[in-house]
This record gives sequence, structure tokens and C-alpha cells, in this order.
Amino acid sequence: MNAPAAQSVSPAPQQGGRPSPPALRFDNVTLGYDRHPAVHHLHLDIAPGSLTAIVGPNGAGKSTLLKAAAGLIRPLDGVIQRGVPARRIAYLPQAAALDNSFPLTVYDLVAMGLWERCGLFGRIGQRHAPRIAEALRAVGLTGLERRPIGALSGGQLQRALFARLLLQDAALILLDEPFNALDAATVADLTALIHRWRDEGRTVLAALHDLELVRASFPQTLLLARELIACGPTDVVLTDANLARARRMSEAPDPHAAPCVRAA
Ligand SMILES: Nc1ncnc2c1ncn2[C@@H]1O[C@H](COP(=O)(O)OP(=O)(O)OP(=O)(O)O)[C@@H](O)[C@H]1O
Repeated sequence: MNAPAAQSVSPAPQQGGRPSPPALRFDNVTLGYDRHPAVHHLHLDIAPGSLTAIVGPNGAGKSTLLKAAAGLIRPLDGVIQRGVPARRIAYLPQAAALDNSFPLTVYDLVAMGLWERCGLFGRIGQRHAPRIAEALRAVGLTGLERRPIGALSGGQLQRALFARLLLQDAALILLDEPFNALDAATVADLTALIHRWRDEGRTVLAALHDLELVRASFPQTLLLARELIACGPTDVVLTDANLARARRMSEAPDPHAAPCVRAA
């Protein structure tokens, strides 16, 4: 039997008459932990320059997919192809996964976005100060440069992390629930930054729970429930039928929950 064709979240843009290669390709990819699959048999292309929401019930595999895209976990089966080098991929984990007790100021945290370009042992000095100041201004944190990150509110910390992303100059940006527990003003400001990245031709994938926000601000959607339910234009994907199917899939016992033999 032939493998199913990869589904695309948006048509591939043309490059001199030829379609450009996907920013990410999942070729029959199964992901999981300790050989127990969490997401099965993904066939998926993410077009360069696309802005895609990943939605699905709790435990659907959204974070797992993002971690795999970032190269933090390896597929149990199948192949992930990345159209951009690892150094141009930025990954922002869920806020709960971040340790903000580290003794770091807002300025230092944001300046870390320049490490890739300066090299780990390169000096981030006065000549970089205007760019760091500009990133802080863009997220509305001017004046908080010297504050320890442990003394920031959740929304301020997320703004600082977005400022760090601004300096990273990533071609592929992976955001895991970036708006969790943030107020409407912060969500609106950070959504505007995400749109700016899209306008600059960067590829953005974000795991989100707020379907209203997804409908308003994310042109493409990938609906997961331990497997791919649908992907494509948001209004085509987020139908009552697809959402009901995703709920059923997440409530049903997982027939594939045994160790993945093929991955052994
Ligand atoms: N480190 C881990 N070790 C073992 N199992 C894990 C690990 N992380 C996630 N899982 C399991 O993988 C499955 C998918 O989890 P994942 O966190 O990717 O889902 P999610 O869609 O991001 O969920 P949520 O919306 O609750 O954040 C779940 O069954 C989860 O329990």
C-alpha cells in the first residue's frame, strides 16, 4: 500500500516557478516517550512563511509535535525534514517549563537572543545595546531592564521572552501555548509581533487553546487528537464535525498505547 500523501497547511510558495521546499515535513512520523506513542503517523508539510495554529484537546500531542519540530525529541518512527538549519529555529516552551528563579535580569535574558549570532563566547557589548533596547521597546518593557526575571509578572516575563525571540532572527518559530494566563492587552500585543514575523517571511507554529483567537488571527490550523484530524485554512479545519471528532478521539482509549514495536 502506498503511504498517504503529506497534507499541507498552506500551498507552497513558488520559487522561480518551482514550489519552495517545506519549512517542515513530517513523513509518516510517530512521536512518543519511552517507545509509547503519543501522536501517530503524521504526514504533513508546513509551508515556509506560513502562520499555523496547532489545536486539540489536552494530551492531543501539541507540545510533543513542537518539541519534535525543535529537535528536542526524536521520532519513534518516520522522518522529520527541516527546511531551515537548527540554528535558525527558535522554540518557546510552555511557561510552566521555564525556570525564572535563575539570577538573570530582563536585559540579560533578552540579550541572549543575540547569542546565536555572536557565538556562545562572543561578547554582547555596548554596540548591541540599541538593538536590545529596541526589542524591549517593541514588547513594552522599557524601564524594566535591570529587574530580575524572578520579579516579573507572568505577562511581563512572556513579553521579555518575545523580545528575546525578536533578536534571535529565527526562520522557524515554535511557540507552545504562548498566551496562557495572559490578559487581553498582552495577547493583542504579542499577536501583533507574531503577525510581524509572518510578514517578514518567517514560519510560525503556535499551540493554542483559544479557538476564537485562532479564528481571528491564525490563517492556517492543524487539528490534532493523537493523530492528525485536519489541517489547512482555519475556517475549513475548525468545523463542528472536526472538533467533535477530535473530542471523541481524545476520549476514546488509545488502541496504539502499547510500546511501538516498529520503533524498537
Ligand atoms: N515527558 C513525557 N513523558 C511521558 N509521556 C509524556 C511526556 N510528555 C507528554 N507525555 C504524554 O504524551 C501525550 C501528549 O502530551 P502533550 O503534552 O504533547 O499534549 P498537549 O496536546 O500539548 O496537551 P496540553 O494541551 O494538555 O498541553 C500525553 O498522553 C502525555 O501524557
